[in-house]
Amino acid sequence: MSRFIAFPESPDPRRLAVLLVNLGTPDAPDTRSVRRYLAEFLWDPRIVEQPRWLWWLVLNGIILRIRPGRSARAYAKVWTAEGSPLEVETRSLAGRLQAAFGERVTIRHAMRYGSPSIAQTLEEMARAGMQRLLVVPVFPQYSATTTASVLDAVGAVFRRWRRPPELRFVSDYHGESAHIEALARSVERHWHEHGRGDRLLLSFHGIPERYIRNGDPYREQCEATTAHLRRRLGMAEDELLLSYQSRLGREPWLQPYTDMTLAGLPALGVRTLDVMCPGFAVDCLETLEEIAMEGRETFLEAGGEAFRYIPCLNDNDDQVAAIRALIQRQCQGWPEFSLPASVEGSPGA
Ligand SMILES: C=CC1=C(C)c2cc3[nH]c(cc4nc(cc5[nH]c(cc1n2)c(C)c5CCC(=O)O)C(CCC(=O)O)=C4C)c(C)c3C=C
Ligand SMILES: [Fe+2]
Ligand SMILES: [Fe+2]
Repeated sequence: MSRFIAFPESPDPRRLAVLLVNLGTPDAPDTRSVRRYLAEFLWDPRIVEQPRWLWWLVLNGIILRIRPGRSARAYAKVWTAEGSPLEVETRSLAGRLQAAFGERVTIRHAMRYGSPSIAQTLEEMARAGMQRLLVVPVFPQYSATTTASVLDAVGAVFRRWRRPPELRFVSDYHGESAHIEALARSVERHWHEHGRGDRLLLSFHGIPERYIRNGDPYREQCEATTAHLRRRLGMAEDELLLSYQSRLGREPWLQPYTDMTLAGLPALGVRTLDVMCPGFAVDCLETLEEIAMEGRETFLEAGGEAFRYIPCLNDNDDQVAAIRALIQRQCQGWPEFSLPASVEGSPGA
């Protein structure tokens, strides 16, 4: 027995592989499954930077006793016949990209926490003959809490392999022109259908403010995405607003907070509000429940008249085109990509 895993030659090797990675989601919207998911997620030192002993006590003594039941009830509100929206949409996005690239590339998806796991998916790809791998965390803005955590997980898998693939890794795509274009077109379609609200609010997932002070570029990148979109849509400074959602715990997180912003806007004369969550590639608990349900209630109870949620890009054509362009650019120079690229459209197009 060797301590390192080696995979047998595949008869029909699929050499070039792309792995889309999203955050992960429970297997079912019940307390047990949510507790298992949260235990893995919240024990990641990239997510919660506290002394381990202290966090172990808080996590096991308080959080994992209270939160799983509460979160399970929230998950139940958005769960679909096919499963968790995050998993359903991520899988569909990977499937559409596979169709766009055809045989020369294998496109799979995995979750940082829960299933399908990064370890199991990479092993399946290795058995299919993978020699080169591009990892695409589907977090448009880099954060150590998400992107670097995916890198940790991929590294942990390859530590056990005798011959890991040649590896490339996407850090972020917060300012990619095709990505901004996809977001802008989604807003324009929404305006075309529903008319234009008094304001457009962009709500990004928050992180503790302390992480930014310690060097995380996440806030800069959220602000940059916002500025790109504002320019592309020709909006004034005060027409397009930015806020941060999903705060957990007592320490200050990035501000302004989405819930307080929603509660305060009606008093400033904002009657109709369009809301989009560009930090999430696909819809999930945080967008469908926290924003489209809870956020709507907050805004309407504060005196707002219409709250219009704009869905995430999910598996729409513009998102497929944007991620496809990203993959094409990242794979430049790899043999499978020096073949006639014109068949698939020019690289970066
Ligand atoms: C405790 C700290 C958390 C940090 C830091 C954090 C960063 C972060 N998260 C996302 C994206 C998602 N988060 C989602 C759910 C979620 N996030 C936290 C906590 C932190 N996130 C918790 C506890 C949960 C679970 C739900 C709950 O109990 O409230 C999701 C949705 C998952 C789903 O199943 O639908 C996403 C996506 C980003 C992008 C980010 C940092 C930039
Ligand atoms: Fe989160
Ligand atoms: Fe939340």
